[in-house]
Order: sequence, then C-alpha cells, then structure tokens
Amino acid sequence: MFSSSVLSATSQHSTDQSPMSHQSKEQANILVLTTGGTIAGQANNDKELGYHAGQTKGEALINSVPALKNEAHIKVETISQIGSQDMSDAILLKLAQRIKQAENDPSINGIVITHGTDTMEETAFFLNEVVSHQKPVILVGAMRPAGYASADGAANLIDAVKVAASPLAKNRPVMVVMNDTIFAARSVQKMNTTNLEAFQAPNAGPIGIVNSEHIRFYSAPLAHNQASFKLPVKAPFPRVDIIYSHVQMDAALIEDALKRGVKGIILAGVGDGNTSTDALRSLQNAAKRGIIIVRSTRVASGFVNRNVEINDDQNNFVVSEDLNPQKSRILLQILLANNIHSTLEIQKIFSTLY
Ligand SMILES: NC(=O)CC[C@H](N)C(=O)O
Repeated sequence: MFSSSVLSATSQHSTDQSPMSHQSKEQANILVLTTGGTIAGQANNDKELGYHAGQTKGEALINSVPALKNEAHIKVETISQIGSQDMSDAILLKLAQRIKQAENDPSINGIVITHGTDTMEETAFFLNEVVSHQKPVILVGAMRPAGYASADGAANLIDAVKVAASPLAKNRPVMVVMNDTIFAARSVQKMNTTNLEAFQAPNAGPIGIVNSEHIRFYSAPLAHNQASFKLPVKAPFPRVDIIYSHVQMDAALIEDALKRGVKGIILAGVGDGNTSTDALRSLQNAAKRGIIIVRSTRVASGFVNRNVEINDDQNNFVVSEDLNPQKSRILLQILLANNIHSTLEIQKIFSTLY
C-alpha cells in the first residue's frame, strides 16, 4: 500500500510522521471558513423534520469543539449559512476570493472550510482549479448533526484542522477530510446518501489517512503549486446544464436547455458516455451551433473514452475521461469564464488536468 513516494515524504518530514505531541509543538494558525451543512446543523424543535442544515455561525461551531485548541490557533469567519444544495456561483466566488487573500497572508498557515456534504465535491474541485496549493486547503463536513448519537462533525473537524496544520499537507491538491480519510478534490465523490463512510474516490482511492496519532499521505506533494485558472471575475458563471440519460430518452430536455441559452451541456450518459439516437442527434446539432458538449457518465467509476461508439472527432464533442458530470460542469464553467472555447483545447485540459 505504501509507495516509494510515501517513503520520500516520510524522510522529508520525519517529525510529523511520528505520534503527535500537542504540548511540544508550536501551533499553526488555521483560518476556518464556515459555509453551512450538517456540520452546522441544528435539531428541529417542531419535530417534522430531523434537522435543519447550516444554522450555526462559525464562532459558535468552533466554540462547540473545545478540543480544537489542542490542534491549532483558530481564526473563524462565516461565509454563508446554507445547506450545500443551495451553493451558488456567488458564494463560490466569495469563498475563493477569501482563500486567495489568505494565501498572501503570512499569519495564516492553512485553511479549513466547513461545508455541507451534498455538493462538497463540487466546491472542492472548483477551489482546486482556481487557488494555489502552497497552503493546505481542506473541506470537511458531517453526515450526522450534533446531538445525534453517531454525530461525526466534531471528530471530522478536529481531523481537518490537524491536516491543515501539518507541513505534510503543503503543496497538495485541495482536499476533503471525512471519516479519518484524506481525499483529493479531483477524485473524491459522495458515494452513499447517509453512511458515515459516505466519501470515496472510486477511480483513484484516498490520498491519505488521519487519526489521533498519525497523518499519512500515500503520494508525493504536487510538482506545481500554482492555480490552474484565473478565478471567474463575476457570478453567475456561464450557464452549463447537466442532462441525465435514460431508457426511452428523447431530445426534449436538451432542446429546453438550448432555449434557455446554455453555453455548454454535460451529458450524464449511460455506460461509456452514451445516449439515445434522438438525444445524440440533438447534441450534434447543438455542437454545430457552438455549444460545448461534454460526454460524461452516470456510472460512478471508470473513464469515458473518445471515439468508441460515438465519433467525437466528427461531432466536435469533448469526453470527460474520469470527471463525473457535476465536476465536468464546474470545469467547463471555469474554462468558458476564462474565454477558452476551442474543443481541442478543452479536451486537452479534461485529459491532463490534475
Ligand atoms: N450531510 C450533509 O451535510 C447534508 C446536509 C445538506 N443537504 C448539505 O449538503 O448541506
């Protein structure tokens, strides 16, 4: 399981691989940005629903986990108080702008973002492409709210701060820390609706583990630590819709999307990014009109490959490779906001971007 790159990471940072001693270490300064989610959830008094996500403000959330003091000096700011199903381009922009400020602030060593788990992978991936990677940027959430017997928020938050405070986490992709496991933004995916082990990286696996004694990365740090793309200057970002493929699919949803003025369509195709004859014809016509068509898949793992059952070269389509539909959408929005419209160039980015 441990590759040679782990050994090199170990030798570079040998003190950090040993059991942690909170007392003897000088503490890092960690900026915690709260956005909402179950980790900020509150039990519902009217009892009609289990709980409301996103209620607790940053200061109260941090104060509710006194053990964080053992890990780092915390500075907390509330970015939003939402369930992550309501994450918006405007909030993504605000969050990224604050992180970019923190990158240039020598008094901050790492950044932790508390977030709802439903769209955490999209925010993580967005940030991964627009912020730099010198300082650790970690997203964390909870599957169960405070007050439930199996509440996981406090433990996850302690783990996330611990990783953000570690020199081992520098020059890494934006990460998600959940359930003792460290994932990279590009490959992490919510794979279970309610289980505590909800996050996995079906194609790539986790990049590390964290527990009360250790942080262990299974891969070397990134060779390049600059942001891949400029942050879009304004929200909303260019409109890109996801269309889900299924049996007896016609072109109606695609035609509707075109009427709404989409700049791109992500196909959550069947199998290797496939779809019905009717839907395909409509996508071909859209591509001829300059709409960017990216073939992704509704299948949770595997690659979408070019020119297998569908002639992508002839149709001027892009394939998402291992990016799922929701992350393909974020990437295409970033590219369109950066005035990248050539399908050749877009394909190259989908194929090579970390
Ligand atoms: N476990 C969760 O965080 C889900 C709560 C909510 N739907 C959200 O994503 O914010």
